[in-house]
Amino acid sequence: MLGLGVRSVVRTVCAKSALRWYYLKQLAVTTQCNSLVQLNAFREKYTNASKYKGGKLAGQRQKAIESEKERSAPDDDELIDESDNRSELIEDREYDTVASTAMHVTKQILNVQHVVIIQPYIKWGPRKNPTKPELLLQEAEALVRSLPRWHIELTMKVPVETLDKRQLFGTGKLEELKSIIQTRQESGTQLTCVFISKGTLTYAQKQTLEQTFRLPVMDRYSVVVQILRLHAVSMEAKLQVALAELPYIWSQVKDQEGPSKGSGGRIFLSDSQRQMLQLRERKLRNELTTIRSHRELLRNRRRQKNFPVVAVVGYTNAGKTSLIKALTEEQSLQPRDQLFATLDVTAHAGLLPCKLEVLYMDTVGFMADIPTGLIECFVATLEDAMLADVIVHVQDMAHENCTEQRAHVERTLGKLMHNGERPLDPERVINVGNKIDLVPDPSTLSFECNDDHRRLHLISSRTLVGVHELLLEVERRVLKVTGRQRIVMRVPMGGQEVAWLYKNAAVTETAADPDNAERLLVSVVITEAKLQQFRHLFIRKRS
Ligand SMILES: Nc1nc2c(ncn2[C@@H]2O[C@H](COP(=O)(O)OP(=O)(O)OP(=O)(O)O)[C@@H](O)[C@H]2O)c(=O)[nH]1
Ligand SMILES: [Mg+2]
Repeated sequence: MLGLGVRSVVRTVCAKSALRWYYLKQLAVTTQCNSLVQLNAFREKYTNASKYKGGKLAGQRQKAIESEKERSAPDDDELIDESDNRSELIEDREYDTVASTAMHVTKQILNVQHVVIIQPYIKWGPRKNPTKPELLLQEAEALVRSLPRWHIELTMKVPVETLDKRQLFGTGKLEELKSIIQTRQESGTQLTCVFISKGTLTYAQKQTLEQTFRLPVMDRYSVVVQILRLHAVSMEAKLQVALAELPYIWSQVKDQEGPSKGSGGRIFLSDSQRQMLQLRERKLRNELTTIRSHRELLRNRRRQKNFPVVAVVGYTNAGKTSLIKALTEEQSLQPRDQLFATLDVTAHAGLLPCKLEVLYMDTVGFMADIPTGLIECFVATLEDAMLADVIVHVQDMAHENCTEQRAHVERTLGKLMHNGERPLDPERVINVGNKIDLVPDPSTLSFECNDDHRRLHLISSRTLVGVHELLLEVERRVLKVTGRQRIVMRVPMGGQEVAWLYKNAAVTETAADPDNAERLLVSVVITEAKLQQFRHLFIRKRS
């Protein structure tokens, strides 16, 4: 009868004869190659940036990847086709004219801009922002720095009673700001636009400010749209950005036509332009629905294949992409010191210490004070993340506003989960404190916390401090949440059982059984369901 040995740790087997030693060595090499080949084939398939190169086994890997590709040819329909219709939607001149009037967003994102940043903040009262004005200004500066040829020439923090006043600032303050800007210009500083760091400005506010400063005025919405346009790589991201622009344009039109009509502004939308916008919105939604059904297909296929999924989420620039790079050693990943550098949810293959393959999902960063209309379109891309088995929440410990950032992400995640099909179980979340290499005394960070789920895992994705320990924690959670276990099975050498295990579980090690030359010890990570299936197929059959 077939023996089923269940042990929690992988046993080391000492070979007695030289022949057996050779045999074991061969097995070890095969297992290692299998893991590499599996990982690379897996990477190739689910990793968008999959230009994995080099290494001693590069030739072998390539061959394995090619044969894997041939084997899995039917999966090619996973590719989202970039049809002409979609390109036409992105390259639409008539739309560009309307967008540049409403948002001062142009196709020439890469043009040089000399920017004045004004950060309004409510000084007291219930609507006071809990974040300090200095930090709000820093975030506004980081947004501008995310655009390559935009230069910050002047920054100002301005206290206001409310953000809803028709001209935003009091008359005296407005004159003061105008005079500061004029003085700068007279002293030879070139200024090309003013960025008011407020979610959205009403049409009336924008008109008044533009007339006063005699410069184009932008708000957070329009600056973020510029960044999103620049960083959108995939067709899905481009269509999402295009859709995200429309609510803003409509809100400007509504403001202008409402009871508090903009001061002397011309009507900037003709009837045909309105129809064009409505049609555009319909087309964008249709295209995105098609793309999302592809995404759904892909997700189901992943589920069928039973890969555990780990979503990496967090505030923008916290180091999500860097952490995935550290965990997977995938060299093609390019972290950038820019806000919203990642706009697509991408999957990256990695191996846990027990050699179980997992998919890490890189996601779009969160940011406070971004109008809901703008993030709404991106929320759909977070769906994948929300359905992950484990969620890693990365926090930038070197950022002064770390606590607020964490609270913002937790609030948003909570809302997303509430709407979603899978509630946020604390067991699924791992809190990671990143960038500790930038913190002078990291020991002050590890807050006392008895609750294991709230524990902060301190790491540096740059120096790799703490990354291995984090990997072990990811493994622990993945095994627990997905109901997998690590066991060693004793199976007949060369039998069907071995092939079955390779297909249906993650084989992490194989070794000859020192007590029985006809048996093989196979270490696997396996789900309860598959274990039952194994028992049913092989054990019952024989007994
Ligand atoms: N010193 C230090 N810098 C880090 C660390 N992790 C990330 N960075 C830097 O922080 C910046 C942002 O890193 P990313 O990994 O792109 O951050 P992200 O969260 O993916 O950002 P978005 O995709 O824009 O939301 C880059 O310049 C990284 O090199 C770290 O542990 N230490
Ligand atoms: Mg990123």
